[in-house]
Amino acid sequence: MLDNEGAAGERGTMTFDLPYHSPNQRIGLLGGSYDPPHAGHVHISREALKRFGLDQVWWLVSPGNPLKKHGPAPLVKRMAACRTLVRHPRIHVSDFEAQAGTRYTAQTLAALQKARPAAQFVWLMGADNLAQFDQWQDWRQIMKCVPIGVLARPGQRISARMSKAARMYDFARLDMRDSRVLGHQQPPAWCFVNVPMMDISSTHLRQKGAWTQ
Ligand SMILES: Nc1ncnc2c1ncn2[C@@H]1O[C@H](COP(=O)(O)OP(=O)(O)OP(=O)(O)O)[C@@H](O)[C@H]1O
Ligand SMILES: O=C(O)c1ccc[n+]([C@@H]2O[C@H](COP(=O)([O-])O)[C@@H](O)[C@H]2O)c1
Repeated sequence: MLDNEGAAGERGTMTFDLPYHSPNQRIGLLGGSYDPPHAGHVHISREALKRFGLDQVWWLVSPGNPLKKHGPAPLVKRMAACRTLVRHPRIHVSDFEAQAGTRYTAQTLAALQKARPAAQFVWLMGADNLAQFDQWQDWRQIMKCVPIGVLARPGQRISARMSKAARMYDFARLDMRDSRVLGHQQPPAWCFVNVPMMDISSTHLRQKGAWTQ
């Protein structure tokens, strides 16, 4: 769907092809390589909509994770696979990072907030990403910029909870009983939710040969 803020050009900013949203909607951003996308991505997106009280979830399909040595399959292939897999009226797929020329999440969020000042973004991630979040570029800036929703992932609960980011920002952790108001919190704010877990990963699918580059 095309950009719904025709005035973007008039503000002197770039116009992007982004999903439609109404002002003040709470939008969860699930950044990922999606190499390939799988049922776990759909599952945590549905859980995030419910548990964090979100209006939409956007899958931000990354041109390439800056921390991963090997590049993923071509973006067009991953975008097409995401669109085929996810059939949900409130979950949308976007190649915003390729459009904006950003690869690091801190830059992506700054560009998105500039492009969509009326939206309330929440960054989403599986517990494995919280465990290594302190290795991300400008991760404290990300913490200051948007609330963060973390979803349980098999084998990752303890490493996430003991991670440097979790310990340093313990003061900003929202109790999981209050998860539905996460998107209304002033950052820094983050919340870990114990959702039913799905033991599936892109790595496993690639190893099984279910996805070729
Ligand atoms: N089964 C799952 N349970 C919880 N979170 C998940 C699951 N699968 C993916 N995620 C989360 O979704 C986001 C995007 O994941 P990504 O596209 O890297 O898939 P992946 O299965 O983790 O891939 P890979 O195995 O190649 O690392 C990340 O925040 C990741 O933590
Ligand atoms: O900004 C960073 O330094 C950074 C480092 C590692 C991962 N990320 C982002 O985290 C998201 C999940 O990555 P991945 O490869 O685990 O799917 C994806 O949007 C990446 O761009 C971002």
